[in-house]
Amino acid sequence: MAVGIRMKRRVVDKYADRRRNKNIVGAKGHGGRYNMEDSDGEVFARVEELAHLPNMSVKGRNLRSSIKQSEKRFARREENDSELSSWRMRRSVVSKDVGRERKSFFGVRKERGKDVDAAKKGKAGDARLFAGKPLRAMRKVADEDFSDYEHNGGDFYRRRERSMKTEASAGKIRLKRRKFDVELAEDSPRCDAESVELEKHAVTKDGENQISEQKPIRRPTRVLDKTGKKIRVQTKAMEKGSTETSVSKKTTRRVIKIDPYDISNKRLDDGVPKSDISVEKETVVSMNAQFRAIQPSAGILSFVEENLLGRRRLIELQNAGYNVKLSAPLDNTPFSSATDREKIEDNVFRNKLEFFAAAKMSSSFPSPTLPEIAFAGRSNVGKSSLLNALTRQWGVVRVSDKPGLTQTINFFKLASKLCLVDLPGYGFAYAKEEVKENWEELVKEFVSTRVGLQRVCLLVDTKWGMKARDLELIELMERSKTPYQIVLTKTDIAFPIDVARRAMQIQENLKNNKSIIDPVMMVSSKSGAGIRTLRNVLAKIARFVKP
Ligand SMILES: Nc1nc2c(ncn2[C@@H]2O[C@H](COP(=O)(O)OP(=O)(O)OP(=O)(O)O)[C@@H](O)[C@H]2O)c(=O)[nH]1
Ligand SMILES: [Mg+2]
Repeated sequence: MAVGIRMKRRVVDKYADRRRNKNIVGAKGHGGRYNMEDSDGEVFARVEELAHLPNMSVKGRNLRSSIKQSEKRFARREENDSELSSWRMRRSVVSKDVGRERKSFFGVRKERGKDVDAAKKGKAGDARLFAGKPLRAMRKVADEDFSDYEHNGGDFYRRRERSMKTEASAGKIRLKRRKFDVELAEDSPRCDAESVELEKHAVTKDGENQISEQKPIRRPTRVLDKTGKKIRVQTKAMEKGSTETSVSKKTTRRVIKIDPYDISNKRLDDGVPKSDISVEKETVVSMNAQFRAIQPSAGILSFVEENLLGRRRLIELQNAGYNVKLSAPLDNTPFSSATDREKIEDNVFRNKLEFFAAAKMSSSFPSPTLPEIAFAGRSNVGKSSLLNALTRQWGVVRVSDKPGLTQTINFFKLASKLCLVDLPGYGFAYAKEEVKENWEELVKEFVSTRVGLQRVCLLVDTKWGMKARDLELIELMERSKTPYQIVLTKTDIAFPIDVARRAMQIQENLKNNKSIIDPVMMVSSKSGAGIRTLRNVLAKIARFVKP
């Protein structure tokens, strides 16, 4: 049935002219080749489209019956001329709207069953059945005044959208029209009272739109003043035709200042007293200014320069003889051969790094047979990365840019000479609060009670400096007399001068501490800067291992 309907529609569309004058008398064939005959026995349609239809089991009988029905309906319509002309008009409208309806053909067909009865009753229904397609469009069309389609090219949807516009926009259109009328009136000598009235109305109704209309036309020109100097003059052509000349003033640009320290995300005038803002601003700025005011010692500055610490240009590293294609290039000897590059100085860090224990609680700590160096610090500060960089065994210790990757105390040994302990970080981390609290307690317990612990490397991010949690741990280590050394990490993302300032700042702040070991180390696991120095400092601990 569905195929019959579809075929009929196509035939009707293609051969509408012939069909009006002749009667369809029969249809022959089946499947992809299906011929229909008119009253003169002429074959007028060869419907090859059927070959593309999904349902190939449709019998010719079904097709024939549906075609006959169509033919009957058409004959009946032709009897009445006025009805036919109305149908033609509707059909032309539909054929222009089909673009949208065709896409939803199968959806439309669903409605067909419901519409058949209703269709029989009226003209619109006939057309609907005959056209056999855009039912929805046809239904709309049947309710509309067709004359409009003749004018606007039958764009049904456009017309409908326009009618759905809000009152406000409609008002604007009206006003625009008025404005247009007024302009016309101004241009023409026949400026009658009505147009003046309209103009007034337009101004009062939509001030904003109309103000732009009244704006004077500025024509800047340059003229000579009395002394013969060129000055800029503007001639304003006002609405009433009067001209006014004035010396142009310097235009002042309005600058809106945004306070970079205001994180309240509030407007200044919403109740916050101005005095409070200024106090807050002052304290923040002064902290920053304090840092900028730090004068690093000559020793620190020369160390930074010698080790190429801080953010450096690639060309600078290349000129210094480093191969920037290698990982941690500054940890290599400049202008060295390939074999030299692989070597670490002859110390404990040349040995293979081996993981041997992980502990979530103090009872599972391994027995302290080796001297231990622990790496502590905030989450994501680069503890695990530093272990890899020191041994140049990338990938042995897992690292991540997500804070909180290391959640257990991990023990690594270097050929039974030294034990490196990777501690979980404290501060912000992607982990549950209680889990975090657990591991922070564990870290505190480890650094304050562990017997074999020779040194704690307290890692501090160069960019952010020391935070309250770091100071807390320092206090704990001071109380438990655990030797610790500050290591500035990620120096490659700060300016060299800021690296030096940070080192100086920390050194100054902690100069009265007893358990701290000088100097403040500066490293970058990424560029390899300062790694060799740290390696040499830490390797001394392994020397004192008892055989
Ligand atoms: N630019 C730069 N990035 C670094 C450096 N060291 C580590 N990172 C990056 O910092 C991120 C964190 O490194 P991790 O070594 O996992 O830090 P962590 O302190 O072990 O972190 P937790 O295990 O979560 O406590 C990683 O994305 C590293 O690539 C460095 O020297 N320079
Ligand atoms: Mg880690």
